[in-house]
Amino acid sequence: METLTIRRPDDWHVHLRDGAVLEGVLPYTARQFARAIIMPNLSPPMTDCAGVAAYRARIMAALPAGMDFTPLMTLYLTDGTDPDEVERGFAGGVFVAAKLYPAHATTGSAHGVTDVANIRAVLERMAAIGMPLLVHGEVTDAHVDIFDREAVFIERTLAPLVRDLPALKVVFEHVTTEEAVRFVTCAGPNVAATITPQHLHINRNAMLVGGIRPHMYCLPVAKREQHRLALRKAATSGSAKFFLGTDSAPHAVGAKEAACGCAGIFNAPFAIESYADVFEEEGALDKFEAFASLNGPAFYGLSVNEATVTLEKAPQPVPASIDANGTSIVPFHAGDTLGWRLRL
Ligand SMILES: NC(=O)N[C@@H](CC(=O)O)C(=O)O
Ligand SMILES: [Zn+2]
Ligand SMILES: [Zn+2]
Repeated sequence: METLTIRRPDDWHVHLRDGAVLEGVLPYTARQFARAIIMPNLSPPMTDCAGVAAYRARIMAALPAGMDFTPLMTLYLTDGTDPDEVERGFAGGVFVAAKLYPAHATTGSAHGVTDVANIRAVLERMAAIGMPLLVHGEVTDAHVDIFDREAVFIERTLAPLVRDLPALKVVFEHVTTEEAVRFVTCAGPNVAATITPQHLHINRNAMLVGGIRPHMYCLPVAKREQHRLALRKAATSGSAKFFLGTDSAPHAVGAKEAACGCAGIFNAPFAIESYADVFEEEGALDKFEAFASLNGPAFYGLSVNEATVTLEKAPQPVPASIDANGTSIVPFHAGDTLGWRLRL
């Protein structure tokens, strides 16, 4: 059987939620990934050291015995974030990065930043201490078409920010456009990006042709085919600027299949297998380890994992739905069969 062995991967962007759902979804992430960057958009959001430390403890308590997994925590930035709190948490190892959600851009962003000018002192402090800023890169201006919100964010917010604070490390999260790929590629070494499985697999047709498909809806929304192709090229290029971040974002089936359905795709159950299919299709399995296991730690200044995982070229069916500790969630690729399977 054809196999592929790589250093154990990490997920540089995941939503684990809290409470019963946390217990239900965490094993899927921990099965594959040694570490993950945990998003702080809970309700209420994780805006201080005490809250983040308590959330980390809940994650560790929910981890099944015998699983080897390290959560890397993040702080949720608001207009009122105190630079001293940011530095204290980073220096004390409470969190490794801070997350910028433009207010009302996505799920759980109501308390986000209304104007980056309001967090200027925080960003300057982060640049000074070498702490990465993680960005949900979409404008929220009602006049901007939803398919253009990422490209406009680059022009209006991200390019000026990177120009003004070149020392700031920035991860442009879940990039979805060729404009974002170009921006990250042309920027200096302090700018990198994560790419999700869904944005490598689907374009906007998957969401809108033949009926509206809420389980294909996430933010930033999937774009035209030309953008998907640019993302596949970037992910499989071998460039150290692009790395794995699933953006796995579980929502109960009823919250997705609704008149106003939530944004977010739950891809954690078979994320590494989903990415492996893309790299094989692109004839780039030799670049898979860099994307999944090397580029992320290099950017964050962390060591690579010593353990390895092996993928087998064998059918991996994906169930139609998953019971996450009492909450039914429809996973990405529901009902399909992937071509690689993680050997356990
Ligand atoms: N990606 C999504 O569509 N949703 C995420 C939030 C986010 O990452 O923007 C969520 O928390 O549900
Ligand atoms: Zn986001
Ligand atoms: Zn996310």
